[in-house]
Amino acid sequence: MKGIPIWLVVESCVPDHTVWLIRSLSGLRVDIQFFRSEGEPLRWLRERESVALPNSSVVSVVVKEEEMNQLQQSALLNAASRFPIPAGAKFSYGTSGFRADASLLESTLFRVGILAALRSIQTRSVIGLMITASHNQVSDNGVKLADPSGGMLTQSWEPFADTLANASDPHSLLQFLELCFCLTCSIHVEVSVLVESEIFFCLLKQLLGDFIKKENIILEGAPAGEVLLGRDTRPSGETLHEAAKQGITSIMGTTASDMGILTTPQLHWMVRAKNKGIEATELNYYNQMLTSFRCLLDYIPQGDSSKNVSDKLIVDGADGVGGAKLENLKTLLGYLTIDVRNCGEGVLNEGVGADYVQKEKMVPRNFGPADAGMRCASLDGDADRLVYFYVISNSNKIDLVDGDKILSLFALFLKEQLFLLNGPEDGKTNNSYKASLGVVQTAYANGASTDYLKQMRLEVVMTPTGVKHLHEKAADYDIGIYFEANGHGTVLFSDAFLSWLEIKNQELSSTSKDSDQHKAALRLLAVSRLINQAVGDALSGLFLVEAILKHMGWSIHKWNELYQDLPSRQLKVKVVDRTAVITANAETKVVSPTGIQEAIDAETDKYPKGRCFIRPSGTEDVVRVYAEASNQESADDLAKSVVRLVEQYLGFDHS
Ligand SMILES: CC(=O)N[C@H]1[C@@H](OP(=O)(O)O)O[C@H](CO)[C@@H](O)[C@@H]1O
Ligand SMILES: [Mg+2]
Repeated sequence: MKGIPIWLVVESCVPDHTVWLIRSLSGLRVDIQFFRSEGEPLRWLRERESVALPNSSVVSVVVKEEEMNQLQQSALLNAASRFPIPAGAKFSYGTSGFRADASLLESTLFRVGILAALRSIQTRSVIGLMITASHNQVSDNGVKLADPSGGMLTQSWEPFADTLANASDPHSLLQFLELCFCLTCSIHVEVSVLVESEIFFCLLKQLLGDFIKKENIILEGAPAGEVLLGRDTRPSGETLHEAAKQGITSIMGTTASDMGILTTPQLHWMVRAKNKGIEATELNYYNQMLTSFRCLLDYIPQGDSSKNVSDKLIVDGADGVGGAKLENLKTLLGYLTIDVRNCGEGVLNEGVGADYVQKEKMVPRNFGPADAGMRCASLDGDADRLVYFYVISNSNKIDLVDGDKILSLFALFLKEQLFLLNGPEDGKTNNSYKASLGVVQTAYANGASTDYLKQMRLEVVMTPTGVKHLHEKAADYDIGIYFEANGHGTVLFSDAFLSWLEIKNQELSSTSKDSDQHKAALRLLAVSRLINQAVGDALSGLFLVEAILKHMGWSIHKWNELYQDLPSRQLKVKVVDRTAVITANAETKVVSPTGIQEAIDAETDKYPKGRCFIRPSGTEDVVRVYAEASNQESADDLAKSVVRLVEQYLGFDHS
């Protein structure tokens, strides 16, 4: 497909790969024609009679650069030459960092190490680098960065990650670094759109402007950077860790601190803690989690109902890092007895783990009919996803209690605590704080869950897939709860609300100790410490679920009955170019290719309670199809017919 024409006029000193960079940065389907000029670009264009100004935009890029410090330059070149990029490889920082077959990733890890070091120097904070491919097969691996807040790398740096990972050789890598980062404080880039034929180009101008905004990374005299490195249990982790370390230390003055084998959320937690000046060891993480878990148990309402909750939980550790960590904790949990299975003795993610359980709705390996009815949970390979389930009697099938139900459970509990804290006159009494409570979902949330949450009078917002989007939205609330249906999510508390809550708690402990109001304040504070504020975390999520079920006196069956999921089907299609699918409205509508959305709508209208959408995956080379309808057969039929539409409009990739 041809894109929108842009004429790019660059001064002769601008490196060639800038054009490619701009193309990838804009994320727009632009068709760039590239001219080199000496001097003023617009005049240069006009002076060439053969070149009539087109019905398109002319963009001028002028780059003035000074050489990078010689010592730094040769350190980078030397190190980079040890990590050549595999021939023909193309990397993209997707929904969740880079992922690929582990054998292809050494150069990527080296380069992401450089990026992490620069980010650390620029933000004057500790950055995290996690080596994992989450729920992917064991032969894959990947890498993602944690920003100073402990959250995902800021989206404005993702294009730098892409360009760095794809630079063809050490010299273009160096050129790119000199272009994008002011490593010796002297790069200056000017971008202007000379002919603005349409509003569209204002957007482009803004995008380019964002790109050239100087990152001001001054190496000389700068405070040292620090990158915390973590990895999951994949066998390729060690070699990739070494490559990342080499990348980090090739930026002078930056240290790589090895935190060892961790869950992804543990590393994010450590980054956040360290940047807040809090001790950030693995032991600190466990202490904080267990202390707040016990605090929640201490404030469970008196009565018989909590006795209805079985003290036994069976956990599928996906043969990954989470099971092993939980195994170490399980003797410290008081009433709760955890039987951890799939702790690493089998193949990672093969027939096990949260992704398998959620997508296949089958028992994971080492579970079976003997477990029927028991409360079970499943973690994914790097323990940032959590789903619950129970085995259906006499079968290998399960009833799934997914991220949407975890979200609903958390939302009900937190709403109840806010109510107790403020009373029915929420926000109107003196000295109360009108805390905003919001829930964030994606289009993959089961329609029944969204209806239920709205019935509960909760504010529900939708974002595109990927926790970076959900997290950002949840941070708009005093208490923001986000979950993807696949079990990735957490609860965020605003600093303003927490400060108020601390004071309120002190006040209540002297005026009305152990009142309902006081207990509600204590529970909210405990939840804010238990649940990972940096990123979705299966371990802390599991402890919060367990504490809330005990508080409510609910079995897993009772919890599952909050609402009944609409039958759904998820399929994937390999197409020629998945990037040709452009979506809008939190990925619920396709705007390109034209016509396909109308065709999907016409198909969906044939089914009662039908809902269907497609989107390009950010972690796999496929287009995903999601369909929902009033019964399973209809959901399956709708999904299959939309798969055919995708093939028709986008071309099936037979490779
Ligand atoms: C439908 C689905 O489960 N998509 C997952 C998957 O992203 P895709 O962009 O759909 O490949 O992996 C992401 C990272 O783990 C996760 O955030 C997201 O929810
Ligand atoms: Mg994961």
